[in-house]
Amino acid sequence: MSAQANLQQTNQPLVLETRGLVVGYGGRPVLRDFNFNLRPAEVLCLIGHNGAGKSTLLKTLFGLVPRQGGEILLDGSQLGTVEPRGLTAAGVSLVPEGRGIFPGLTVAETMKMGLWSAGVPVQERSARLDWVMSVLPALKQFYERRAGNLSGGQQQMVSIGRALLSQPRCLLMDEPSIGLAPKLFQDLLQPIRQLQRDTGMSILLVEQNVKEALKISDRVVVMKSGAIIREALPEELNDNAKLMELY
Ligand SMILES: Nc1ncnc2c1ncn2[C@@H]1O[C@H](COP(=O)(O)OP(=O)(O)OP(=O)(O)O)[C@@H](O)[C@H]1O
Repeated sequence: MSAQANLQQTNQPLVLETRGLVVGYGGRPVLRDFNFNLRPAEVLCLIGHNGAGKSTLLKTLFGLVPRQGGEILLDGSQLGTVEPRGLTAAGVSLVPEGRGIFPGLTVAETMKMGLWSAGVPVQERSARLDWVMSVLPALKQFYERRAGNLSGGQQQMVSIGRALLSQPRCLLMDEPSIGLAPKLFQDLLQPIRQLQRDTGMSILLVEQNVKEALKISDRVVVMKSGAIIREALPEELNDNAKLMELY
């Protein structure tokens, strides 16, 4: 398939879509008339300047920031109320900015809480944990340690593992590379890329570390000042000069 064909819409329903989305803080809009989509079984990388609105989009899609206007569609159907619990139940999960872990809890306690908050039925919890461990086996090495005593990479693994507890078909990730060396980031994300390929999960990856993120992406969307300024295939942006034009 040609690069161009890859960027064209298929007939499959979009996993997530925004139409005319308006989001802001204190009356100041950050996203205005924002139209965006995430397709089935793709890793979409969202890049752009600081303050472009990438995290705001992710948080809005997961119901952590309210929208002021426009529509959010999941599998082609408009969402009325957008809130984390409903989205988790519908198969969407978030790896939040800054990892969002509680330093005083052990990994085991974090996972126990995650199973509860993801609404996993009691009789399925043990198998679900086993499944997460099969995706991220290294978790076992520090399972009884307090999250606050773990390295950045280990903490990020806990955050990703927790997001997987609901067995999402759509994973939203907010800057998972922060504080990690490139190799560590790849070591962490490669199992997730493998899972994505095996299951057809969709991933929306917000990243500042463009070079590393492009390695595991299928499509790239570039944002500037609350708007999309470019859509491309990763290989089209591999050239540093091309990337610099966008920044
Ligand atoms: N809670 C908030 N209250 C007020 N303004 C906010 C809030 N969160 C973000 N903003 C503002 O909204 C704009 C978009 O921020 P956002 O964090 O979405 O950008 P970003 O592209 O994710 O940037 P970064 O890569 O730095 O996280 C910025 O001007 C930011 O200052």
